[in-house]
Amino acid sequence: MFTNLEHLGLAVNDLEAATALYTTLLGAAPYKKEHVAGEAVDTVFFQVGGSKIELLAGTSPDSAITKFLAKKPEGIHHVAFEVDDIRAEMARLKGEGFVLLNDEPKRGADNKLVCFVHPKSAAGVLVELCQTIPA
Ligand SMILES: CC[C@@H](C(=O)O)C(=O)SCCNC(=O)CCNC(=O)[C@H](O)C(C)(C)COP(=O)(O)OP(=O)(O)OC[C@H]1O[C@@H](n2cnc3c(N)ncnc32)[C@H](O)[C@@H]1OP(=O)(O)O
Ligand SMILES: [Co+2]
Repeated sequence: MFTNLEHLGLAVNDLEAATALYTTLLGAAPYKKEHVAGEAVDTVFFQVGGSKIELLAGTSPDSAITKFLAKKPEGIHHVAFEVDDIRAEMARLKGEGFVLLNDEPKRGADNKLVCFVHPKSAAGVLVELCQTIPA
């Protein structure tokens, strides 16, 4: 089951500048900065009510964020939903014909297992599923 709009992922060129901008815009400091080696990204998270803003900067030419920003301007990169059972949702979406970008959940930022749905099968939006890793 989809339970929450977990975060909006924003691709940025300059993480420090974007962090300062969003600190001013939201009137609150970020609660976390995290490097995710598996995705070759640096992230900064802001809490906004029950959802989050995730700023993302690529850390290598192979990063999905670096490739995205080579073609498009800064802005919304993906929409992430919290799910209660990521494997069950992956199986359900696959059965419905959505194209999943990973066969197994992988380690994301902020203590999550994640899976991506190809934007070509989701009306032009890159969708991320997230499930909190139990303590
Ligand atoms: C920090 C970890 C995690 C978290 O915990 O929150 C993250 O958020 S990591 C975020 C970064 N990681 C990812 O995005 C992984 C999943 N993404 C991918 O696998 C790829 O980026 C992609 C979506 C498969 C695209 O890669 P590729 O096919 O190599 O790129 P192209 O430039 O050739 O694009 C093909 C096609 O798709 C369109 N596209 C690409 N990215 C997006 C996007 N973010 N939103 C919407 N559309 C997108 C692109 O425009 C191309 O379209 P056409 O030009 O019409 O063919
Ligand atoms: Co994300």
